[in-house]
Amino acid sequence: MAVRRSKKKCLVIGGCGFLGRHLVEELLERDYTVNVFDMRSTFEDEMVTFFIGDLCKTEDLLPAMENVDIVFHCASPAPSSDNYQLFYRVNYEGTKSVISACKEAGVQRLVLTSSASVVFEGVDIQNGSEDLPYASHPIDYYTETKILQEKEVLKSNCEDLHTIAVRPHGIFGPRDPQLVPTVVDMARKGKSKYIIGDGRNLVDFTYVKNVVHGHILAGESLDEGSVTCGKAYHITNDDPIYFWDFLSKILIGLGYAAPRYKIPYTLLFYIALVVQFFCTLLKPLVVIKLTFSPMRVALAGTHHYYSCERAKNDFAYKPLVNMDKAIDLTVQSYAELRKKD
Ligand SMILES: NC(=O)c1ccc[n+]([C@@H]2O[C@H](COP(=O)([O-])OP(=O)(O)OC[C@H]3O[C@@H](n4cnc5c(N)ncnc54)[C@H](O)[C@@H]3O)[C@@H](O)[C@H]2O)c1
Ligand SMILES: CC(C)=CCC[C@@H](C)[C@H]1CC[C@H]2C3=C(CC[C@]12C)[C@@]1(C)CC[C@H](O)[C@@H](C(=O)O)[C@@H]1CC3
Repeated sequence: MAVRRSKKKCLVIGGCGFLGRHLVEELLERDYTVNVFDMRSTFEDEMVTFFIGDLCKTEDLLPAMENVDIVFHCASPAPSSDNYQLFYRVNYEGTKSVISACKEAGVQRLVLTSSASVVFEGVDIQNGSEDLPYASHPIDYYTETKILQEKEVLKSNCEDLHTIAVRPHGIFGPRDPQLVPTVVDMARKGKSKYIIGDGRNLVDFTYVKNVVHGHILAGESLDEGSVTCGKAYHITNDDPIYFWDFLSKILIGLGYAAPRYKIPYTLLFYIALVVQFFCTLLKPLVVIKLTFSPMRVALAGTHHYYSCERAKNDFAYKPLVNMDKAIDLTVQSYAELRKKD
């Protein structure tokens, strides 16, 4: 693939995370100068300038934004947390700090990593476009604050600061701390025998390199007067897959058995709601981590896949790695999670 060469300077907020680090690696490949801002340090690279701090503090952010052309904001607390204050502070208030720091530092382009989940409220979405309304009853705190965050970024688009939101869904690939490790953990505990629903619900899982490619194209598109300014874009593999086929391919690839026994979706969803309610009541006394939260049950049992036509039309996005290759590369990268005989 022909890669556009550039000497632009970027800042990746959350650059020590799963997506952020892949983005950093690809930006370096494409000859960008890269700064990373994060609250933790997970790798070293002499080509990168690191800034450690809290994105909620404009004063922490400003040094990292000096002479920066594009800011990529892909930091967030882990979605599995149920700490509303943390989500609100980092995803909403922190994003407002990022916007004001961009304005103060004279940064002209801001790319937010949002999520396709901002329109998902637990009911089927098939080939959903970006025109779907935001979820009126977001399914968890993570989604609720991702909505607030995206709205803030899109409405801050102006002559001096061009903004865009990229909405991936179900990102997977090497070094993902969430999807593959959770699935393997469930398999090791004997909890991956079950299929929620009829097993034929289509979803988007998106390979991390495709998500990265979408981010870079989105950032490059933000010229003065571009149609992309102030808009949200789905970035997918453009190849929805049955949720349970995807999980089975990952599990079989790593030597575990595929899920087999079907449980009715509605039954499990309501059980998960009731269990969550009791866990909330018991929270002052004991903290229980749910395997089947209502969000996970909904994600595992409904159709939810999205159209990326807008990204294809407006900035010539197309996925670089197809689903079979992406699953293969992912499975190969998790040698340590392979089942031992
Ligand atoms: N993983 C997915 O499936 C997925 C799907 C859609 C959207 N997203 C979005 O993509 C982005 C990246 O997700 P990820 O999976 O790479 O998560 P991650 O947890 O691997 O990375 C997030 C990074 O943000 C940093 N961070 C958190 N709070 C911070 C703060 N206050 N100040 C500075 N840094 C802070 C963390 O230290 C971490 O390195 C997030 O915005 C997430 O909402 C993820
Ligand atoms: C019920 C069951 C068998 C669950 C195991 C798989 C889950 C660990 C996994 C499947 C879909 C994943 C997912 C996310 C987390 C991990 C899963 C629930 C996200 C909620 C992570 C945060 C992202 O922003 C969400 C997104 O919008 O893409 C993810 C949605 C898919």
